[in-house]
Amino acid sequence: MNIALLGYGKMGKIIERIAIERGHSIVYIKQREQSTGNLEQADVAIDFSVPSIAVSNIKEALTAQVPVVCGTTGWLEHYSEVADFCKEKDSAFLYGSNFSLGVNIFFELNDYLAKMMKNFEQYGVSMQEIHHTQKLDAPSGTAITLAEGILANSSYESWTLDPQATDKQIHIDAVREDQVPGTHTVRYDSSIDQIEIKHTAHNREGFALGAVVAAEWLKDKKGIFSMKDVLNLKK
Ligand SMILES: NC(=O)C1=CN([C@@H]2O[C@H](COP(=O)(O)OP(=O)(O)OC[C@H]3O[C@@H](n4cnc5c(N)ncnc54)[C@H](OP(=O)(O)O)[C@@H]3O)[C@@H](O)[C@H]2O)C=CC1
Ligand SMILES: O=C(O)C1=N[C@H](C(=O)O)C[C@H](O)C1
Repeated sequence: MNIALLGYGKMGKIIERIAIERGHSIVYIKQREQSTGNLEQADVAIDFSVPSIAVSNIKEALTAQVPVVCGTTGWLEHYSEVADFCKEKDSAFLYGSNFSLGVNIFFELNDYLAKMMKNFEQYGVSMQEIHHTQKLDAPSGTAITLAEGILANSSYESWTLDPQATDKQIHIDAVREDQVPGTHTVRYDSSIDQIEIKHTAHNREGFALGAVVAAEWLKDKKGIFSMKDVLNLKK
């Protein structure tokens, strides 16, 4: 399979290595200042760039009839615009706030726990995400997906970064620490005890492998998809 890399930073470079190990070829690399190769030759594009450029990267690839796997976070206010654009181009698009298998299992666990906790209002929920200091967006895309999972399965109404969250808001504490690849905790606290679920990424390998697996899955498909489709987790 021929792959275009849109963004060639920490993630782009690991994805390149894993893609080549799995027998694929990198035919196009787009960086901030330059691009090499030919986008039109790609069977699929993988975008791990920056929030401000992701939407135009995605549209450029879809216009060239190249399906896009996007791992870039922090641009979700434009998600429906991108989905509509993809449908208009009759192409394929898959966004994942987190491509690691472990986090996608954690998403399911989070949904299940939220459903269970809905009946026990003595517990209040809060979240914490910890990432490296170069991260541009807060809260993390993964934290937003976790919060959306709780919102869909509880009587909470929104999430907030504000520590003065109301009873109807899920507080997300976004912590930045040097070198941390990504740690997410969901906590249910009462005056009696605490229940916590936590995912810790030891490195970026799982994110990159998941993105390549998603690209292998998306090639030749049309439509809007998520990692739930790739991992067959849809109920
Ligand atoms: N979904 C998931 O599983 C994961 C998502 N992410 C997300 O992926 C994104 C990238 O992460 P990461 O690789 O760690 O970040 P990096 O900062 O290491 O890499 C981003 C790259 O994008 C480049 N870039 C900047 N402008 C453009 C442009 N106009 N066109 C193409 N590339 C451009 C940057 O170039 P320059 O160096 O010149 O600035 C840089 O090389 C982030 O949004 C992050 O949150 C990260 C890990 C996992
Ligand atoms: O920026 C990162 O590094 C990461 N970003 C993603 C996110 O925002 O959730 C996924 C992972 O946690 C690493």
